[in-house]
Amino acid sequence: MKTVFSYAKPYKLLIGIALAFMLLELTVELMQPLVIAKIIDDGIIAGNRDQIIQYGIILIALSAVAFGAGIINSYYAAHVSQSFSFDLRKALYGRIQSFSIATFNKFPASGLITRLTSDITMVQQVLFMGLRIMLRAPLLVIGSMIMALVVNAKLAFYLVIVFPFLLIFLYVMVRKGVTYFSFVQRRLDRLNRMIQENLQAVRLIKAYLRGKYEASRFSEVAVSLKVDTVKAFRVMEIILPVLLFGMNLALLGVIWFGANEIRQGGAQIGELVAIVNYAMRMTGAFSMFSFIIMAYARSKASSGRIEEVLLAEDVREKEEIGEEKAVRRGEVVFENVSFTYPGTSRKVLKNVSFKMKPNEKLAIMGATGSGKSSLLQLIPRFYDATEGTVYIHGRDVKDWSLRSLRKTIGVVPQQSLLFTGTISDNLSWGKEQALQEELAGAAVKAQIHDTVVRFPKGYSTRVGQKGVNLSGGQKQRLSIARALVRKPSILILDDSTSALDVKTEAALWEELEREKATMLVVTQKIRTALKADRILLLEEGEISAYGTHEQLLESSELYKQIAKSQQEEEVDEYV
Ligand SMILES: Nc1ncnc2c1ncn2[C@@H]1O[C@H](COP(=O)(O)OP(=O)(O)OP(=O)(O)O)[C@@H](O)[C@H]1O
Repeated sequence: MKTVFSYAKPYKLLIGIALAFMLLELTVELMQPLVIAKIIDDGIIAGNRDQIIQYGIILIALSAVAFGAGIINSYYAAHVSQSFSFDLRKALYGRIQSFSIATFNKFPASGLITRLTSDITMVQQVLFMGLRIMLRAPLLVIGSMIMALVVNAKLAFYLVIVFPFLLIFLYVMVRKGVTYFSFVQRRLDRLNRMIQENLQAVRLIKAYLRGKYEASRFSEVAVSLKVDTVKAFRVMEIILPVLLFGMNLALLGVIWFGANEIRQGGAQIGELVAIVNYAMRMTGAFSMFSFIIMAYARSKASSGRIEEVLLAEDVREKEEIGEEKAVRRGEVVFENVSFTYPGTSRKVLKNVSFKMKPNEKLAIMGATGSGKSSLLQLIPRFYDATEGTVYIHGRDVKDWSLRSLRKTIGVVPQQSLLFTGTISDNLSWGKEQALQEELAGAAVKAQIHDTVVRFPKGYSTRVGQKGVNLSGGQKQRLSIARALVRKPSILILDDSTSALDVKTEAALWEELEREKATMLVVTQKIRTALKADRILLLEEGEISAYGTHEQLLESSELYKQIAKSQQEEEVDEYV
């Protein structure tokens, strides 16, 4: 909880003010029974009307002060807790954004969403309660007990003996609560994950008529959330009756013993009334305990989950290197690179070595699962090579700061991802200050400009969530244009032209060939590979052939087979 609540540090002064007013409210509240006792003993029983009026005015004044202090305390508690949760959410979001892909993959997206929403709300509530009642309730219990002892130690004895039992009981309940509520948050994660997955796959679910099946899976998860939540609340529900029972027993002892004392002259009626009043206040404070424990237990579970993300170990990024040093030379060199995904034991790349000069175009081919995407991921350092070295712009990739490195690289992933917003917003996403001409220029090269201008709203056409209102080929070409807007010196295309027709693809390659960028292009098509300077053929993570089309036809039986099979499908002659 320490790391999470360190985000409240900037609000130390405001927290101080809130606590000061809470203490004022508490002090005033503790004085009230004393004044009531005075009204009874010195006013009513002594028959002194002036004393009744005088203490009555003091009582009203004290109530007014308690009221004012309570409002000011609430104001600051709300202000601090909202600002704290805003800062924490921002920090957590920033941390997630800064994660390497390896670290990002450790947390399911749904778990991160739960942390950013409900977990932060939980700790925000506990901070608010902390400033409002969390300290006030125990202080009220302790203060009431001290005051009761001051008023009449004999009468207060029964309150004192019940106290340690209640404390032990509370301690046990807190521990149980923390465990149960961490289960609840985990169940919530699972539910969120399921909702997210289902909503994304809604077309597939309809096409496969799996609606009922998915609904029953959903209700299974929802039921387990309900069961665990009920369990956690059951623990919490026991707290209040047990506390009230203990306090009522103590109160009974005070009244029984107090009546005897008054008869024997050992206590005054006002004193008994004051102690009963303190006991009632203690009971009231104890009744707040069940809420406090519940909030504490939930927030402990939640803050643990938030800290898991905040303190997660990640790829150590180099200190920022000056932009002037980030020379965009464009060489890409792999030297004996092997790679194993974190948490697995199988090498998906084995001893891969090749060199690319600036502006060279490399086609990467290979069967599905042969390691093509994995190889590309090492260039912008989504992952680090397990063995060997990747050199970019003539320097070990680990010696670049991630920012300097990624600024020079354009990535077009296998699955085109667009964001909700206009086409212009999407194109300028990687370069915010890009001019409209730059966007249109990139769109022309990516063969999407003509399509965009035919839309009634042109570049202002809104793209739906994940680009639902665009075809697969349109999305691919927009993704390529988005990468081109950044004018990268290294361009990575991971099978990003698969949805294009032959004519459009040929026109696109003509443009890309002229582009001043080193290009690594994953493709399954010989037609595309022919446009590259060299071809790299991967087989189960190893380079099985490397060279020009002609060299590969000579040296690689596998390449020859691929070329032959594609030639049979098409009219071109590759072999
Ligand atoms: N995040 C991951 N964690 C563990 N293993 C992975 C991960 N991603 C891919 N792999 C494994 O690495 C191997 C290579 O996958 P990769 O995606 O690089 O292949 P590919 O050649 O690009 O395939 P495709 O043509 O189907 O995209 C596969 O066996 C795959 O199961």
